[in-house]
Amino acid sequence: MKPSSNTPTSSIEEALKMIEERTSQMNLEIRKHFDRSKSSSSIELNVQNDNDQQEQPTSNPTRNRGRSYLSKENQMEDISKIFNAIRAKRKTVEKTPSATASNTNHSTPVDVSEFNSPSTRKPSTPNNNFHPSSISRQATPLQNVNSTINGSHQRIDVQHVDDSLATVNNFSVNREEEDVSECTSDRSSTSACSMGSQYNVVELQAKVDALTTALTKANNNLEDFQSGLETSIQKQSELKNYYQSFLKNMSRQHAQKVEDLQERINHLEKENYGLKEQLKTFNNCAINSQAVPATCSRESILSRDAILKASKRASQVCASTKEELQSLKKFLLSEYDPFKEVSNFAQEVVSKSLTIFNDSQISEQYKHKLAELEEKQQQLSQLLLQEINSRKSLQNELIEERGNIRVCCRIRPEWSFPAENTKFVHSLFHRSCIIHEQTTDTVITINRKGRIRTFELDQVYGTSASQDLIFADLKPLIHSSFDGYNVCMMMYGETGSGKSFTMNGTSAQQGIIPRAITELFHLIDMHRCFCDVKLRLSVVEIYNNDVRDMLSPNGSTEKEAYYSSSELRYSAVQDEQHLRQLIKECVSKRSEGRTLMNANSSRSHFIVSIEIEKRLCAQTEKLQPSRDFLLKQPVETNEKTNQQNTSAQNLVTQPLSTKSVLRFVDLAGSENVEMSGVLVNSEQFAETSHVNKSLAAVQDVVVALAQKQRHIPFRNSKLTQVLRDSLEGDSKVLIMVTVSPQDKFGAETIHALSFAEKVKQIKRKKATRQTVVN
Ligand SMILES: Nc1ncnc2c1ncn2[C@@H]1O[C@H](COP(=O)(O)OP(=O)(O)OP(=O)(O)O)[C@@H](O)[C@H]1O
Repeated sequence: MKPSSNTPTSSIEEALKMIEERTSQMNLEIRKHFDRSKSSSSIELNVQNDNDQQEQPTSNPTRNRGRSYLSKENQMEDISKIFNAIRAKRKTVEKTPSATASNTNHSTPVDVSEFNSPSTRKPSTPNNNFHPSSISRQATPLQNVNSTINGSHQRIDVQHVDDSLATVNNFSVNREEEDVSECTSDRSSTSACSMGSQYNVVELQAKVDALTTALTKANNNLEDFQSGLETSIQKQSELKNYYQSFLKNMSRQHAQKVEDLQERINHLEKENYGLKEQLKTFNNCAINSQAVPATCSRESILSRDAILKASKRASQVCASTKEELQSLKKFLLSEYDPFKEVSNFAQEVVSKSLTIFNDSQISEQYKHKLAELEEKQQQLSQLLLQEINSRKSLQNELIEERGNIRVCCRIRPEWSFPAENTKFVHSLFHRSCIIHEQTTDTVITINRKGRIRTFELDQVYGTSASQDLIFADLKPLIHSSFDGYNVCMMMYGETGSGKSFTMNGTSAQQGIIPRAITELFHLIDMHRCFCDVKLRLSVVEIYNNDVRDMLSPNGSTEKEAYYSSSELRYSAVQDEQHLRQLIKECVSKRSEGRTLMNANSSRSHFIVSIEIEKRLCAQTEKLQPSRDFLLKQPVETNEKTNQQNTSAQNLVTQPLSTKSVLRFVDLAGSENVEMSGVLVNSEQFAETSHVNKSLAAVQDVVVALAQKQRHIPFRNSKLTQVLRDSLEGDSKVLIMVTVSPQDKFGAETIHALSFAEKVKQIKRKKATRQTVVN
């Protein structure tokens, strides 16, 4: 492929030609200029060749040709050398200011002899890299460049080249104009012309330098451009070869495929033709009911019939299947609701089955846990029994420590008499209280007419002591009684001091007996699994030294000379309510009278005895350790009493069958006849006398017991006869002395507290459990 005339390569060639032409013109102009300088200045140009021709007019073409002894390359090299020489001279002048100053009026001599002397011409300096010949040499292969490849890169490089050429052209044009103007205007003055020549040469050198730089850049760009083009051309040729071989192979393969397809088509056409013929024959036979021609094979006919039959069967099956499906669908739709119900039922059954299954698993787990719990329960029962026993042991120990007979005092609040007695009361009880000081809960101090007396008891309850507090302290005695000990709680005090209030209380403030019944049945409930408990009740009153059985329906009165507690008639108690009811009825039947001191003054001693019979269950018998085991236990020593308690003795804390009596004694109050307003020889007077006598008998017995006299006068009174077991026996006794705080009752108060002191002095034998054999 030839490059077109309009390609950048041709432009470059044209530009190079123009450069050559311009260069030759510049050469001529420079020559002219030097000739003029030589003729008008003292500077001698050493021109070797053809001085005459130089001096001749340039219009002679022969001469002009003779001056072309300089080749284009040499011309450019010479120009460069001249400029270099000029540059060197100029630098020398600039470095020597004195010389420059002295020569300011003289032109700098320039040696241009080398310019026109090929023999003395030196090789070009490295700084002058411009070689027009190299451009011509490099431009040669561009003739083979395909301008359509790498067009953009080519355009960029060519643009650089064009810019360089434009610079060269402008320089040449300007140079011509300047030279013409200079030559025409300054030719008249020689010295001026010499200075101007020197100036023009320097300026010319600068411009030639710029031209050289531009051409060097263009040269470099052309080199890059050439190498890129060569690579592109090489790759293009490689691609061309590859595609040619590829196309050849593809065309060969396609040709082969076409041949194969043609053969196949021919074969199929033949087959189709044969099949068409066979079909025609079948159709004709079917229409005319003719025999099958020989050309139709028997197998084909049979297969056709078979296919038809199979098809018919298949359609029949399809139809029947459709019908069945339809009927099934209808059936399903009709049976959907029942099916749904059945389904729900089935789901329920499944869920219940799962539940039962889980339950069965759970029940197994529960059985296992139940067995464990039963075992634990038995262990806990044993522990509970042990705890109960230990508690009882501690309680009994506590009571024993306190003494089997305890003496307490309760101070009632100040009096509040009925309204009709207000006048009398004010006239009688205007004096101050006798209770001087209650320093501790065991000491009571009495100031009686300036004489202070102190009584130390087991417990003193002040005026603010509640029923709850008192019963809390007495509760251990109830437990002891349930545990098999005989217990007796006795109220002793002057009339109206609060004996009945403390013992029975009111509906709002229950006393000891109703609270004891509650506690008793609570204990029965607690021990229900260990023992059977039976209660029996005996209520008697001693009125006018007569013992009256309060539970007797006809209110029979025992008037025997001697009466002991063992002879009391007990009535069976059904339950707690029954017991309460019986006691309530007995209390209501108690002999009472109205006195000035007490509107409901008790005129008799009232004794309530509850027999507690406790029988251990057979199961409990197994739980408790055997006596043999207990006897083998080590001997314990009581640190306080320094007495040895064997394990056998510890049996008292063990559950045993017992029969004990819990007794409540509400004595009639001692009273001052005058203060009570009892008339002499009246019924009340006799009652008061009997009461005071019986109380005196009790005091005598107590004193005898305290002093350990040989004779204890129990027989002096029915009361002491009944209380003999409690006072003398091995029961646990509590005596509560009730006193009034007023001075009016001072004598009775001191008397009651003195009685308490004497009771406290009684040394009683150790309380024992009232065991029975099962
Ligand atoms: N601690 C007390 N707190 C409140 N009221 C009391 C207290 N003690 C006694 N009373 C009241 O004093 C009055 C007389 O009490 P109570 O009948 O108990 O005396 P008593 O000692 O039984 O007399 P008597 O020997 O004549 O029967 C009653 O109305 C009672 O409610």
